[in-house]
Amino acid sequence: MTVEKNTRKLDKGIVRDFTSRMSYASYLQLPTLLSAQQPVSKPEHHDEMLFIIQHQTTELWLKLVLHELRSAAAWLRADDLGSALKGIARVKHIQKTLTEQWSVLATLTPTEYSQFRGFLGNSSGFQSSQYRAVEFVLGNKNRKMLPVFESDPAAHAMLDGLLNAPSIYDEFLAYLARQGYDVPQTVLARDVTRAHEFCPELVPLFKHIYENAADNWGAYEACEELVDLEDNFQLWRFRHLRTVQRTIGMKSGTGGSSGAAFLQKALELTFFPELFAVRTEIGQ
Ligand code: HEM
Ligand SMILES: N[C@@H](CC(=O)c1ccccc1NC=O)C(=O)O
Repeated sequence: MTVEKNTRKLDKGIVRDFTSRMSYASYLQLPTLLSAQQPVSKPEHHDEMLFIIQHQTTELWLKLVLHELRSAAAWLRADDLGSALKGIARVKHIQKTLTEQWSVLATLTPTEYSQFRGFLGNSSGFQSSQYRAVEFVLGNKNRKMLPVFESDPAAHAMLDGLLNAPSIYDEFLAYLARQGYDVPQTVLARDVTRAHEFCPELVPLFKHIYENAADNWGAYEACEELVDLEDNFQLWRFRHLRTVQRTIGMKSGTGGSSGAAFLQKALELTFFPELFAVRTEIGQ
């Protein structure tokens, strides 16, 4: 049965007067959010709105990714693996959304982009503090990234804090050690301000966990969740690279890098090298 006149009747109880009540727009601060899309091209280029919104939605989701990953690290520190895994599961869904979202930007043609690219000056995603923060929380620390943020003290302080804090992987390995697993002391006492580097002594431990998953269910599940996180992160980087290639080809970047060649290098980075190395050893 269809609604009369194809028009839905509004329930009597529907609240209409928001002069002294919190409304949708006020709760979500929509006037602030929706006034933050300010194209800089003159005359305004139609497609700059897409470019801005694609970046802003990414930054919003990155804010939540960071919120969840930081709390997952804290749950691990508190020996609550279940709560940590719950947060990571949410992050994985956000990553999938972010990777899918590249298809929207792929509708921006090279010609259209070239018509407003010059207005972007030296601004670049390279200066995304939240993206860098996610890399740091996952363990890909790099102190050399910090000077870019010196003109933004809050961002600089946030990144400096994360640089000096254990990553989610550091917290996981410390958790495993507290659970009685044989985690090398060198790993537990490592300089957390540096990128995690491959530690061969961890591989036999992960081999044991993977080959005896039923007896090590929590640790095994956590390992696989971390593998998913890294996989998803690399898929996002790959889609970014492909979008860059189809939009600006081999041009150098507005941020001053070589462009696609620079982004390609990031695909060789790894957050959890031992969790991938263990694959080679399984069954051997
Ligand atoms: C047409 C679209 C895009 C182009 C042509 C493009 C191009 C580039 C280039 C050339 C770089 C290297 C740094 C530089 O020299 O500028 C870069 C870095 C970066 N871009 Fe984009 N980008 C695009 C869209 C996006 C979007 C939508 C995001 C989402 C926030 C983003 C985030 C980043 C990040 C985080 C980096 C740093 C990556 C790293 O350090 O490995 N980009 N981009
Ligand atoms: N780096 C890009 C410009 C760019 O994409 C961009 C510019 C301002 C803010 C965010 C950006 N996104 C990713 O780098 C380019 O070289 O065309």
